[in-house]
Amino acid sequence: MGKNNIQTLDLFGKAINTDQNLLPYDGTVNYFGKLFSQQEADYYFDVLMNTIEWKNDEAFIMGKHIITKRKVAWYGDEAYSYTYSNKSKLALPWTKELLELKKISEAQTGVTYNSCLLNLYHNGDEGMAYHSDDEKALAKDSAIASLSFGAERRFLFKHKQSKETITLFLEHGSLLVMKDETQTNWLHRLPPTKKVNQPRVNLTFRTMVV
Ligand SMILES: O=C(O)CCC(=O)C(=O)O
Ligand SMILES: [Fe+2]
Repeated sequence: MGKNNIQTLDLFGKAINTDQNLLPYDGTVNYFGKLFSQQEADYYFDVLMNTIEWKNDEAFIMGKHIITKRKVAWYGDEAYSYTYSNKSKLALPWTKELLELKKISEAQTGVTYNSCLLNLYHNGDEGMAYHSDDEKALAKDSAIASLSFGAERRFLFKHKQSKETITLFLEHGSLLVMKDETQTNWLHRLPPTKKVNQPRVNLTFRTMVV
């Protein structure tokens, strides 16, 4: 454990080694565990549910206009345009709480971010298919800090060549960081699950090239 790391404890009070790489090769993923008390995490979950301008995600896939059940939002330092699934969105200005969460993520990871993509999964029916966050607009191999609030969900990585998979659970109020060549070599997904009936909010702080 690096001496600048803030020590986090898991559910059983066991120290989490935030330097431990969860990927066996070709990238780096660190799980910081819960950064917040139950009360703080509940507070942020409620604030995000109520203050973020959630919109159903739209996509054009194989000529079809698709509207997802999952909701999304896009915030940033400036009105960056972010294009995915052939649809451009302009970043909204930071809210007070998003700025707080950005600062906390920056302090934990030692990296600064200029934008945040948010996802709202209403229940376990909603998830996200395998993808990498390797769009041209993102700084190559830059760190992505992922904060989760609400229902605990399973998260998977799959190596693009070897197909090896790594699985973990993203807890209420937890931080995960994906960095180095992770997006080049690994896909990730949030699988749907019958076991979860509660909503979850995820924030991914990112660095856009400007
Ligand atoms: O919900 C999550 O934990 C992951 C979201 C994700 O992969 C993304 O927004 O690119
Ligand atoms: Fe992603």
